[in-house]
Amino acid sequence: MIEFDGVSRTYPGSATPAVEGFSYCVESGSTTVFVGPSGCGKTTLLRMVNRMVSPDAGRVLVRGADVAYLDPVRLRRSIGYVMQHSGLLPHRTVLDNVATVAQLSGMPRTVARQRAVEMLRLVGLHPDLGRRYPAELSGGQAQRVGVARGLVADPDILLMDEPFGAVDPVVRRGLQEEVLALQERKARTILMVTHDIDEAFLLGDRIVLLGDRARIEQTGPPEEFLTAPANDRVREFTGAEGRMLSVENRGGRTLVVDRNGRVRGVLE
Ligand SMILES: Nc1ncnc2c1ncn2[C@@H]1O[C@H](COP(=O)(O)OP(=O)(O)OP(=O)(O)O)[C@@H](O)[C@H]1O
Repeated sequence: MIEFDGVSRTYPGSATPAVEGFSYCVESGSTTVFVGPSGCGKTTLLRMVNRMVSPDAGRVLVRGADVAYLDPVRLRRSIGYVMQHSGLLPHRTVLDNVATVAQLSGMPRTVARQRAVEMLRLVGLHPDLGRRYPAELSGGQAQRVGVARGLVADPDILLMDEPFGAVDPVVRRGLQEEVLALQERKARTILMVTHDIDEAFLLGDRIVLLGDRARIEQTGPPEEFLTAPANDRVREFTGAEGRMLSVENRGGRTLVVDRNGRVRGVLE
């Protein structure tokens, strides 16, 4: 579905590459999370998928085609993109922000507006909010609109760049649950980047833990990062040692348990 094949990227004026020789295949229908410290190249990788950044070497294949040979505008319209701080257009109403994306993908105006209302409902917003401007929304509401906009054209691929980075922990948790519910309704290929390992554990069924220059430290399902960390850097980043987290099976469910035996999460 999405394949990174030996991609590298050095930004102009920079002595060191942001991404160096990165290869990874994102499975169709998975929620794959690229997680790693600030500056390790996560956003650069994500933006290579929709050609907002071009690799200096290597290639990215989307649906089997090298994106370097695809029309960038058509490519971007075929992929949902949810960015940090929602990226809403300030002078357009919420409904317009969502409906425009649907219209650009070829839906007639009235159908696009109906669909936008449906999407606002789907992400837990009252359709009346559609008349407001982005500045009149809370941070959490704006992020929800960002998710609605990413999904309105019904893309089979959704890219999410730190989508909940700007909201407080309680709202963040609500939004995370929303994404899990959306993915249960219809499995898309979601590629998300975050620096928050807890978010990666909660949402990802595949995790790619990155170090400097997008070097892969470990890949696999979340539980493997706790049961079989590849090295000390993984241990340190997941905080598994400090929190003494371990995985236990209780009542048929795989639970993450802390040193006091308290359940900190469910892996499924
Ligand atoms: N447009 C740019 N021009 C020059 N350098 C850039 C540009 N974009 C990113 N970089 C540099 O490339 C490296 C990787 O950046 P990138 O944004 O991909 O990392 P990230 O892991 O997403 O970081 P964060 O979690 O802080 O968003 C960083 O050192 C960053 O400063």
